Amino acid sequence: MAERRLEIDGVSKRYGDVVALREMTFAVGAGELFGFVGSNGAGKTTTMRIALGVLAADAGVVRWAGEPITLETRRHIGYMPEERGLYPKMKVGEQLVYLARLHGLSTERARRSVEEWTERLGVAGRRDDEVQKLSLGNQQRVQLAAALVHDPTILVLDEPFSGLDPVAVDVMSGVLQDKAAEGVPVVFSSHQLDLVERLCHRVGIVRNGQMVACDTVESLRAGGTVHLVVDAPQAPKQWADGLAGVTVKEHVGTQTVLELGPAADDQAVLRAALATGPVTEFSRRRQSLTELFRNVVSEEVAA
Ligand SMILES: Nc1ncnc2c1ncn2[C@@H]1O[C@H](COP(=O)(O)OP(=O)(O)OP(=O)(O)O)[C@@H](O)[C@H]1O
Repeated sequence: MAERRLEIDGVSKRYGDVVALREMTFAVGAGELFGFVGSNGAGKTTTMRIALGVLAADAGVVRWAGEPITLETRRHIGYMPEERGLYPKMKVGEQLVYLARLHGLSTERARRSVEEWTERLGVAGRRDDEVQKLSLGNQQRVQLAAALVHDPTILVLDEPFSGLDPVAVDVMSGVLQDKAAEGVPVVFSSHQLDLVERLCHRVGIVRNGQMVACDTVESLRAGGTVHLVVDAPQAPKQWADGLAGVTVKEHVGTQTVLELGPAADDQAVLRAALATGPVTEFSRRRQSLTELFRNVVSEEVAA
C-alpha cells in the first residue's frame, strides 16, 4: 500500500478577483505533526477547506495515499474548522455522539468514544450542558473532541490553540502528539509560533497563497543568518565596526548582537572583543521560528 500521506498538489483558488491560493503544494506524512503558518489572509483556511472538500479548488489535486481524495476518505478526516461548528443549543454529550454516528460509528462505540475523549479533554463534567453555556475555551475542547470521536485517520485543525489557557494548550498539545505517534498525519494552523516550533516535526510558511518555506525548523534555521551575542563590558560602542563580514545589529546594555555573513570569522570577532578587555559572553544565537517568519514576511513587504 502507498504511504499514508496527505498531499496538497498545485492547488489554486480564486474568490472573484482575489487570488487566495497559487499552486499551493506540500505533503504531510503518517505520524507527522505539520505546522501551517502565515500572515492573516495568507491562505491557510482556504487550503484546509479544500483538503476537506467543503470548498472546490480551481486547479490542483488533494491526494491521500497516492490517490485523489474521495468522499469516503474525507469521512475519515478529523476537522476543526476556524469558525467552529457546534450547535449552541444541543447538549455536549448528545452532540458528540451524533457527530460520531454521522461518521459511521455504532451508538455503543460512539458513546464510549465520547466518554473517553470528554474525559481526556477535561470536559466530562459538562456532557449534559448545552454548548452555549460553556466558556469559549471549553467549547474549543469540545470542538477538538468532535474532530476526534470518530477515530480519524487524518487530522486537519484550523487554529486549534487560539484562545486556550496554558493548561488547555498542554492538553491539546499532548493529544496532537499522541495522534501523530499513532501514525495519523496531523496538520494545524497557528499564529503561536513558539508552540509550532516546540511541537511540529515540519513547518510550512505560507505567503500570498503560496508555500514559501517548508522544512524542519532546524533546516529552515540552517539557511538563515547567524547571530552572535558578545558581552564585552569595557568595549567602546564601535568595537566591532569594520570587522570583515560582520554587521552590528544592536547594542543591548553591554551586549552587542552581530550578524555574521558567510565571509565572517567568529574567532577574529572574539579576538577583537578580547582586545577591548574581558569578554563575559560569546554565544551563537539560533533564529527562532518567529524571526524566520518575520524575515519571510519582510521579504513580502520588500517584494
Ligand atoms: N469567502 C470568501 N470570499 C472572498 N474572499 C475570501 C473568502 N474567504 C477567504 N477569502 C480571501 O482569501 C484569502 C485567503 O484567506 P484565508 O482565510 O484562507 O487566509 P488565512 O491564512 O486562513 O488567514 P487567517 O490567518 O486570517 O485566518 C484572503 O485574501 C481572504 O480575504
